[in-house]
Amino acid sequence: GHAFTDHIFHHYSEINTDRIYMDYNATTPLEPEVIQAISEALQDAWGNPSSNYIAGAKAKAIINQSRENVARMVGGKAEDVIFTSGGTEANNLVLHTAVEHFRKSCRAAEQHEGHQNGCSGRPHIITSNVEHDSIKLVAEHLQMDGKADVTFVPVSKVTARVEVDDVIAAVRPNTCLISVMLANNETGVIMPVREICQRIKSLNKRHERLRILLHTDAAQALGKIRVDASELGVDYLTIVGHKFYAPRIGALYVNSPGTKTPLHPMLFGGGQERNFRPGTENTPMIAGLGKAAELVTSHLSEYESHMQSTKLYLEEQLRAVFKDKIHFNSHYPGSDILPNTCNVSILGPTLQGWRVLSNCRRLLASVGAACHSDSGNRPSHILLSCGVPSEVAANALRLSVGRGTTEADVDAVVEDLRETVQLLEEMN
Ligand SMILES: O=C(O)CC[SeH]
Repeated sequence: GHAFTDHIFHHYSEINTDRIYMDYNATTPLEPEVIQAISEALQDAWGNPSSNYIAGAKAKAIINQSRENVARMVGGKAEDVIFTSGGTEANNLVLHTAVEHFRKSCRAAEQHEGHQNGCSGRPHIITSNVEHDSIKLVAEHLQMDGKADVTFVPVSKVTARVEVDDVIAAVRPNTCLISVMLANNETGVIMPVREICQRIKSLNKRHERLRILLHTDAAQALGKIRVDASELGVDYLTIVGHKFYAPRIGALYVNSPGTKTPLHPMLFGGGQERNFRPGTENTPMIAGLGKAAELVTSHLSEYESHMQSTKLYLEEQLRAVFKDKIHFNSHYPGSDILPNTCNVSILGPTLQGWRVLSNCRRLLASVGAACHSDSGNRPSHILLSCGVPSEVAANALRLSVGRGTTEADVDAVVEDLRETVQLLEEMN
């Protein structure tokens, strides 16, 4: 009826005016220079990049410049960058490659040496229990379909990090891949990927065993902290544009694909991306990704220190207003956290995260991963895995600041939360 429509209209009419976005781990807006690069490519570089005349050459030049820029952002070479539709495709491509790597290595071993450690069983994959669904569900399906054995190493309930010794302890003769995210999207906790890779590198030196491939999903880290694939020592690194003010496209970093590192395509077609990922290139989105990567390379320290100081101010204000009613779900002894992420719970039986957020007049944030927003009101399994008590996890608010978040935004959000909590506590 009219009343309902009026309510919705009224609600959304408020949104247009004074809402404050604080959900940058879910997605980011595009920088103006990125929009500019995209629209110019849409306008002038519509040619097929494989065509040998000027229209194609313009498109190919843009793609190659973007490849250079993305490679520089992650400390790799241009040849190491394979453009994909996004992070989900990149992550799926890594697990697909690992299973193929296992099969091809074992078949080669049988033909030559007649045996190789670990080739008797199925490929074994090691990952953490707090990964994004585009790793977690891929691994679960491989396991359910009997195509791989998977160990989901639980994070420590003290540090919320996957511990290096626990990862190493999970290694078996048939282990072919270790995939651990660089930073968690809900807690912001940074994982010890470099240390894991260092320990595995020495294991990989023993040639009688299967090579263990190393991957990290850097979706939440890029544009917030320095990410250098060769320093980390990974073979693969997932790049997701829409977390660092680029459009909805991604890439997979592979250390010299096809020579030093195996890469087995999931798609076959017209030969683009050196046959690793065929399909006529999405030139405008690739142009946007490259421009955003260029901005990260030029301004990362500025972005990082702004987000860090804004987040610290947010935490101070929350503590000042809510005192002992506040629990920080992203403070763990000994763990480094992303500079922009503040996962908090305001304690109280009527202050579930979803209830608080749906009553806030200005704050736009989430209780956890955007792709879990349909998981109803159950507490996040990621926070529970990190040792956050259930009634605290149920009240979680994931606040993630961005490049443009100001202290005035923080003041307004904290006031909004104060009013909302007061309202909800009075109602009961
Ligand atoms: O919101 C996030 O954490 C990433 C997109 Se599902």
